[in-house]
Formats: sequence, structure tokens, C-alpha cells
Amino acid sequence: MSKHITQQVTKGVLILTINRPEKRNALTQDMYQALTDGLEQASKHDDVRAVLIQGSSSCFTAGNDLKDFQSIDQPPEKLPVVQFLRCLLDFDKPLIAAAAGAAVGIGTTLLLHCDLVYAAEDTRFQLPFTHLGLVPEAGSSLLLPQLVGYPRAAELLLLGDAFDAKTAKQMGMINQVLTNKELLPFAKQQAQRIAALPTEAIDASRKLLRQPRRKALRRTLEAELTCFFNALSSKESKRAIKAALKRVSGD
Ligand SMILES: C/C=C/C(=O)SCCNC(=O)CCNC(=O)[C@H](O)C(C)(C)COP(=O)(O)OP(=O)(O)OC[C@H]1O[C@@H](n2cnc3c(N)ncnc32)[C@H](O)[C@@H]1OP(=O)(O)O
Repeated sequence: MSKHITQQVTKGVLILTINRPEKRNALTQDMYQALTDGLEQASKHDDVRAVLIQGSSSCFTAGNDLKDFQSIDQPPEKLPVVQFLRCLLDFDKPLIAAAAGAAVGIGTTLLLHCDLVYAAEDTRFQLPFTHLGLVPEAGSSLLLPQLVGYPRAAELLLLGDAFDAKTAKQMGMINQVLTNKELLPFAKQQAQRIAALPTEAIDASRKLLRQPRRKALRRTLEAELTCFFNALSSKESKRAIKAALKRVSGD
């Protein structure tokens, strides 16, 4: 268990909270492992009927820890981030997310796997993969065009500009925009509402919603992973990640 991911079960909802404020909740391999453990436990326990993933009321996550990218020294297969992405794809209970402040990289793409997504007014989404010499992950090269149409998806994934919560709502990426104060209580309430509904009907409905894209999503995720880890070992990406780290931390 990572000290940066906390777990709490309330009224049938497992709340996974990302808590590394000093680094804008950037995700390390330990944190991905803790998130995967949380989802796997939730899947096994009948008393958990929905999962809420959240950061704080002012920051969701700045995405993958950039230093962590530089220190990857094991085959992708064994990496917790890869296990987390596969687990996300197969997760069999309702998944709700509450995003505020930074929602960068995987902080945006993981939302595409959630059933309900709520965002605070100040949320800044960004998919800066190409800036880092990388490619889309988490099945986003399939899910994003399906959700917002090819032209907008291409713009977001190729140019990598940040966009706000209002734009995300207009594009159909999220359910609702709330104030920072309202966000976490409202997301919890919605998760608890789902958890209180007849479980078999919720699970079967969710399966029906997801089933048509399941195989294609799995294929896309695996193709992206191959491409992503090839890119990560390229000179272009190493240079870009070093520059990004310098920009955010001065290192
Ligand atoms: C498979 C997954 C792939 C991906 O997720 S790719 C995406 C990778 N993520 C990024 O490229 C985001 C990089 N971060 C930023 O662009 C900015 O930050 C933000 C827009 C998220 C926030 O900006 P601001 O509020 O001004 O904060 P700040 O001063 O830049 O950072 C505060 C502290 O947080 C650390 N930090 C921020 N993001 C990361 C990160 N992604 N990895 C590691 N550290 C990060 C900094 O270094 C610094 O910390 P210190 O004060 O100790 O230097």
C-alpha cells in the first residue's frame, strides 16, 4: 500500500484518494500498484458496489511522475502502471471520478474509463503525450475519438493543449461541472446513489454499455502500450521528459 493512496469504504462505495499534494498528485509505480490493489479488492468484495477515484478539491493528478518515467528499469509487462491500465479496462463495478485542478496525461485518460465523471470549475485537462515524445495511452486513441469525434480528438492528442472543464463538458467528456467546494461531496453522493441501486441490474447494464467496444479497446490498449514503451526509450522522449522536468521542478 502506498502512503499516497488512501482507501475508505462508505455506504457501499470504496473511495480511492490520491494524496501527494506536494507533487500535484503525480503518480508513481507504488501509487499505481495501490490503485490496482484497491480496484481488485473492490471487485472481490460484495459490500463494495461502486468505486470513487478522487484527488483533493484542488488537484486530481499531474499524471505520471516524470522522474518515475526516467527510472523505469523493468519490462513493461511487470510495471504497475500497465497492470493498472489493464485492471481499469476489466473493472466490473461502477467507477466514478471527481477531478479538480490538474488532470494531466493519465489524469485525463483514466476518466475515459469511468461511468460518471465530475469536475471542478478550475480543472485543467491536458493530454501532453506528443510534447513528451510519447503517444496516447489507456485506450484513449480509441475512446477519445468515439466520445468527442475525430477532429477534436486529434487536436487534443496531437497538439496537447490544455482545456477547461466547461470545454470538457461541451465535448461530452464529463457529466457535470461543479464548484471546488461542491465537487467531492457531490461525487460521493452520486457514487452512493449507484451503490444503493439493485446491484445485478447496475452490473448488467454496465456490461451492456461496454460490451460493444470491449475487444477493440483491449487491442488498442495493447498496441498503445507497445508504442508507448518504444517511444519512452527513444532519444526524442528522453530529451523531452528531461526538459519537462526542468520546467516543473528546475531539475
Ligand atoms: C502513462 C501516463 C502518462 C502520463 O500521465 S504523461 C503526463 C505527465 N505529466 C506531465 O507532463 C505534467 C507535468 N506537470 C505540469 O505540467 C504542471 O506541474 C501542472 C500543470 C500539473 C501543475 O502546475 P503548477 O500548479 O504550476 O505546479 P508546478 O509548480 O509545476 O509543480 C508543483 C510540484 O509538483 C511537481 N510535479 C508536477 N507535475 C509533476 C509530474 N508529472 N511528475 C513529477 N513531479 C511533478 C513539480 O516538480 C513541483 O515539485 P517541486 O516544487 O518539489 O519541484
